[in-house]
Amino acid sequence: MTKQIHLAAHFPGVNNTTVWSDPASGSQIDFDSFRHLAQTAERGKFDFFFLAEGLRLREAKGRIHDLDVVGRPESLTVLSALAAVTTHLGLAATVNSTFNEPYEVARRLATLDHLSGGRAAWNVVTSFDAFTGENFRRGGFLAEADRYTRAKEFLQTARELWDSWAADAVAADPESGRFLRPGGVAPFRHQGRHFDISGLFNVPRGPQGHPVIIQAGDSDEGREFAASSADVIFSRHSKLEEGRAFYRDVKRRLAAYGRRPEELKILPAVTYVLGDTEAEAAERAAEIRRAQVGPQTALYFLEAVWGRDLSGYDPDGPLPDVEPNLDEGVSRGHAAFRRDRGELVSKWRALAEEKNLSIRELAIEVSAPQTFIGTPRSVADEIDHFVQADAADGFIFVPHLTPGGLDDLVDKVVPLLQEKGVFRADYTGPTLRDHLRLAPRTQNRTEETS
Ligand SMILES: Cc1cc2nc3c(=O)[nH]c(=O)nc-3n(C[C@H](O)[C@H](O)[C@H](O)COP(=O)(O)O)c2cc1C
Repeated sequence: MTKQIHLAAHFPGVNNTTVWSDPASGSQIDFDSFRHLAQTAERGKFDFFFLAEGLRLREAKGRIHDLDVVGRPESLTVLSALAAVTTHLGLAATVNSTFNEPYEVARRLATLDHLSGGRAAWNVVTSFDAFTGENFRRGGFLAEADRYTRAKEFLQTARELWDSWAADAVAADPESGRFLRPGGVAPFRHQGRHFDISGLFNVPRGPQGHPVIIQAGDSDEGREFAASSADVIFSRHSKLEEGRAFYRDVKRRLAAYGRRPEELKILPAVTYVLGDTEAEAAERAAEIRRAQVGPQTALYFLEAVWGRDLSGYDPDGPLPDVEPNLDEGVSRGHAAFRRDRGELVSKWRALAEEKNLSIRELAIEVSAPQTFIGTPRSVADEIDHFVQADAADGFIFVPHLTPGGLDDLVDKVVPLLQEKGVFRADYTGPTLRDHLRLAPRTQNRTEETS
């Protein structure tokens, strides 16, 4: 059966994918930038617009890492404003489960769901590091091994709060003089390892019941959490074979929770470059990579893995001859570099030797080359193939420019996907659950009792 593709738009982030130095690049914080990107995604009939979150500025060698965009506003506030200038587009906020409280997050997401007419989504992330924790009153209080037990209990508690209001709880009946239908709001009581709370929730049930839940972790616990509790996975697996292995692995886990494979959509983060010919696209892609990985960024990549100050090395020269310092991290707040650094150094050395690469050339080669490069036709074909081959259910597109970075995708590639009959010509329902073809979420199920 031909699968329908799901598409989402990621606002350019605080990493080197975003080319803020390009003359076409606009503000990362003005509302007009968010509005332009969201309205472009809606014009393309995308499922949702996605905002990432980082709760502490990245640092390198004790200073702010200021080569990439630094600073960003808070997601739920931005999405609430976008709800007023969009009508169908889903609005996905990344909100951490380690440094927040369920009552407050549940309130804010239910509010966004109301304001947007059922378009809210929550990307539940589980920040691991005490470095981020220092920004919060309780410091790095959570051991890494506990972050998913807290995330799971956090989400379960939020679901209990959302479920404490019946869909028809508000009667507003002048005859009886009662605002609420008797029994329409139940008290909640949650007693668990991480939360012990009771009372009455104060936001009526949102149009979707529960917002769409997104999960972005990749560890075994992360995948299990997604299989038990999420509607969407935001994955890093954007290469065909790797994507298929991830897809098989996660979809296979769903049965244990009484769920069907189509109840969890897998959407890798991807990037793209278009040209009128394949050669033009490839040339543009190489230019963008050089803008993304300047000499200082190349050194930073290596320093993060080597655990050493490498500022004495020439970015256009060979790889450092010193051994990595695996006890030290010089980069803080950057998730990508925290595991297997020794192995990575050996792999990079072998690659640089084989292809005779300088530090900068190596960094360009190993750090996230664009996923789809080609003409609108070849990119549309590749996107479709990726989904039909069960390497994904769709994609979260990460543009390199703010705010015009998705314009050509929407104008040139989306119509071809629509022509193929693999992407919607128009929205068929008002809510994000409708776009994702997910059933309304009304009941706590297996995840809560397991
Ligand atoms: C594609 C992707 C996007 C992510 N986006 C964010 C983010 O915006 N904010 C954040 O704090 N963590 C983000 N994460 C980190 C994860 O939520 C999680 O904390 C991290 O991957 C570690 O979990 P793991 O050990 O299960 O992989 C992202 C992870 C992935 C794979």
